[in-house]
Amino acid sequence: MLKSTKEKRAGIDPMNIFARNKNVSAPVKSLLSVNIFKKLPAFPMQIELSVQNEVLVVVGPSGAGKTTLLQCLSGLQKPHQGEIVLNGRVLFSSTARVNLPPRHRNVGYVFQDYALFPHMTVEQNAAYGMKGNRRKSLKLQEVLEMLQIAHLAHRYPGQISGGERQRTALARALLADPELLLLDEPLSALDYETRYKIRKELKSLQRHWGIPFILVTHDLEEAAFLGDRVMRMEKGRVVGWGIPDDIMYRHANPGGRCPSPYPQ
Ligand SMILES: Nc1ncnc2c1ncn2[C@@H]1O[C@H](COP(=O)(O)OP(=O)(O)OP(=O)(O)O)[C@@H](O)[C@H]1O
Repeated sequence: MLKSTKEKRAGIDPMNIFARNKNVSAPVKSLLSVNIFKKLPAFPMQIELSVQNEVLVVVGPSGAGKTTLLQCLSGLQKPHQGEIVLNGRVLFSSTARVNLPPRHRNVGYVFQDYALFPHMTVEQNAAYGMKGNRRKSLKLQEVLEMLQIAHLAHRYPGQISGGERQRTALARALLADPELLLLDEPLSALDYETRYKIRKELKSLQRHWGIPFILVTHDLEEAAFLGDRVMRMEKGRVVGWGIPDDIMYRHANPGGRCPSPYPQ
């Protein structure tokens, strides 16, 4: 059924330049809702946010709390107060005294250094954490092929490139059938060409998998490319949505001269 213009407008965050520029339909039910408070040594972190079936990119200066946010969502750190709900399941609630351990959250986490087991092959690393089911080997094969690492199945992490290690880490995260995937600067260790290639793959992967991705990056062009929405954090708070117009200009005009350089 067609949505009215009013309904369509209701689905657009006016601060979100990406949504503003797209034909966005009315909002679907929020998959992840977060409202947490955590005291950090330098400042208190307070985040309220909801994420749908989309790529949410988190940007912000070093020490802003981006990794802490991901770790609170994955269960590696505990907020002092608040609530985290994923697809109706309470992962954390200070009032209900719920704090599910990481293995019960069904949240995938791809770390900056990929954290692969060096003594396991690509295939063993990817299958680690897969839930036992009859289609296990079929699915493993399918994902390795989708990420173009099937031919490396029997190699060890020390025998493959950075981009291939990155894909192995992604395969491992996806094969655990997560309901939410967290990616902490997943492309930062890669060369420009591989980064460019994998960021395209990441975007289509999210569409194919149909779960929310939350990705932290320092690269604003990467944020512009990957993000359905871009959230900016500073000192533990959300200070804005979207990214500066000149970055958007560069994104839309690769190689073009930017009228006003972004002061960073
Ligand atoms: N293990 C720790 N012990 C004490 N303070 C910490 C610890 N880890 C992080 N912090 C502090 O918490 C705050 C948020 O750190 P966090 O790593 O989440 O920032 P970030 O935005 O991910 O930074 P970066 O972009 O540099 O990775 C910072 O002030 C940091 O100094």
